[in-house]
Amino acid sequence: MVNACRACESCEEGAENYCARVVLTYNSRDRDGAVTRGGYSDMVVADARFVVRFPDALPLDAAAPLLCAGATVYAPMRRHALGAPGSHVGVIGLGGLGHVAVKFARAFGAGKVTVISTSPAKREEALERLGADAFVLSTDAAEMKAAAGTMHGIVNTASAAASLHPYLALLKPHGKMILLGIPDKPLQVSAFALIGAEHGVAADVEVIGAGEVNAAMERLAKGDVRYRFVIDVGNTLKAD
Ligand SMILES: NC(=O)C1=CN([C@@H]2O[C@H](COP(=O)(O)OP(=O)(O)OC[C@H]3O[C@@H](n4cnc5c(N)ncnc54)[C@H](OP(=O)(O)O)[C@@H]3O)[C@@H](O)[C@H]2O)C=CC1
Ligand SMILES: O=C/C=C/c1ccc(O)c(O)c1
Repeated sequence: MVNACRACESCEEGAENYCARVVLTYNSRDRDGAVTRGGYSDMVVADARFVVRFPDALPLDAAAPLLCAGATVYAPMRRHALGAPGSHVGVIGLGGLGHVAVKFARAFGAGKVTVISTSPAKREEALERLGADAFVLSTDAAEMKAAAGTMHGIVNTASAAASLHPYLALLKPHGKMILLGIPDKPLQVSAFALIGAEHGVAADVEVIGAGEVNAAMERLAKGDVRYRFVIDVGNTLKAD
């Protein structure tokens, strides 16, 4: 972004990207009415607040994608502590966003970084070049099963609307999945896939036999149950 109003609530809390008058670097209308052309311009006018100096050690070409792909993965990883020291973080999709997510997770001190990919050919790239600790081929049921329930967090950069359920199964209880991909089709997720039983929370129930159902229904109508009737069908059948 190159400008914002600098007066609204979002601007005051340093979230100028949410400013209603934000001027984006690319394809936005600037204050003078001109259309911004981002990296296609040979010169850009920007408010000093939105200009950062790159350290000399960082090559400009390799740093350029950090301003989109880099910021996109860095901000939520930091906000939700993905890749915190010692933690196990998964990265779905080894592309523009995913490969930087692996690098950030490494830099944050994650205990284990696992790339989850649809492409078998990326195994060596992930492990040898990017320094991931593990590679899971998402189409391989055995590999997915072995990794189930092991990850504190997952950065999901998949660009297509693949089902989330096999990936959700990789999370530990209370694990977090950050969705960054923008697939062209809607994502669907079953609420059941999000339910865990970690704390052993169970309901208070009154167990009844099948023969007591009618009486239970009458009590239900009066709100007279603490808090659920459970019909013990198995034992009722045995007794019969
Ligand atoms: N939220 C934001 O602000 C931003 C979002 N994006 C979005 O993030 C997504 C990723 O961007 P980018 O990394 O540049 O794209 P890339 O094409 O470089 O990488 C996307 C990766 O997604 C994986 N993938 C593709 N199809 C599927 C599938 N059917 N199931 C599972 N994984 C799949 C592939 O990885 P593999 O081969 O390893 O499976 C692929 O390399 C895009 O949707 C993009 O529009 C991008 C920038 C900013
Ligand atoms: O708000 C900014 C979004 C940027 C963005 C979205 C999708 C995509 O593929 C990008 O490369 C950038």
